[in-house]
Amino acid sequence: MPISQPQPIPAPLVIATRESRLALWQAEFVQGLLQARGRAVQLLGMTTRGDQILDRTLSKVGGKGLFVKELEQALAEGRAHLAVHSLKDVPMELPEGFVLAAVLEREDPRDAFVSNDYATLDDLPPGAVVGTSSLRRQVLLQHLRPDLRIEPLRGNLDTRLRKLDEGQYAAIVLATAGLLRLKLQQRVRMVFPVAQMLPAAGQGALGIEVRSGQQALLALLQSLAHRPTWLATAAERAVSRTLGGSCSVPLAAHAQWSQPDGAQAGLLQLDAAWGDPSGRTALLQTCVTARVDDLAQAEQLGQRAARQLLEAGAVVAVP
Ligand SMILES: NCc1[nH]cc(CCC(=O)O)c1CC(=O)O
Repeated sequence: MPISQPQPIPAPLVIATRESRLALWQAEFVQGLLQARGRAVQLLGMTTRGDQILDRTLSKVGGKGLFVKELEQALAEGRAHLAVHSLKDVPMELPEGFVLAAVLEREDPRDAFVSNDYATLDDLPPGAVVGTSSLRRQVLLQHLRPDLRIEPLRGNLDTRLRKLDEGQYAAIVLATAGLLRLKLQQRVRMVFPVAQMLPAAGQGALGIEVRSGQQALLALLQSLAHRPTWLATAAERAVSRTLGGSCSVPLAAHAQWSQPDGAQAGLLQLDAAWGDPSGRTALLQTCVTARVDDLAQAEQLGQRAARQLLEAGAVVAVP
């Protein structure tokens, strides 16, 4: 019997990606990183259920998994070898047989205020209509400005901006990261401080998913990872995981290092907020800090924040 050989890295490597402009940008970004390491890389574009269903709020049609299932199917069938996702859209628990191979350096994690007529949230007239389909953004916006009317807004970035330009909304709120990546930064009127609009877990970061058990491929992809981002987002995602987070619960989690790029010597500060989906109780917020040197410590920090929210009255969501 021959001893088992390590699986070679496929050539070309195929990246499964959604076909929105942002998803393609992200896949091409990873393609470029891998090509710079001497790999041949192709893209496999696909449409997901999340891209097709545009008339309903995500929380009502099955949540985050919607954007990744078809890509996982391509991985399972060997039609692609890796999938590039916005980490924010990746479910807290991956299905059996899949792993997060790497998390890349984060773009600006904050939310952006986008409007043609108003420079800041404070400038909006009483009762103005603001577009967002994120329950997190809805709850945080109402917390800042109880008078505003929040209306659903779905679709990819270009669609959302078009709906703003058509005059359906006085303003919309989007992730700054997506706008920067598509060179739409001139659309940003104001970036919300995290203390005002706490970002979603993983916002602004990219995650690379693969089938488990491929050591050589995993090692290659881990060489692209950004450790400070990976640890910070692991803490954020642990908050969501512990609270059964999904699109149907307004949940925010954002971790930052006390020193820039200080993964070695650094303290990680994790802010988290939980909103009652029924809107009956006020927004709950917590902040915890710890030295974090590895993924296990990052997850412990996230669990600690989640426990504090639970003690304050948060309820674990049942899927
Ligand atoms: N939910 C859709 C989604 N997933 C990732 C981003 C933006 C980029 C990112 O957060 O990395 C967006 C758009 C938005 O929230 O405005």
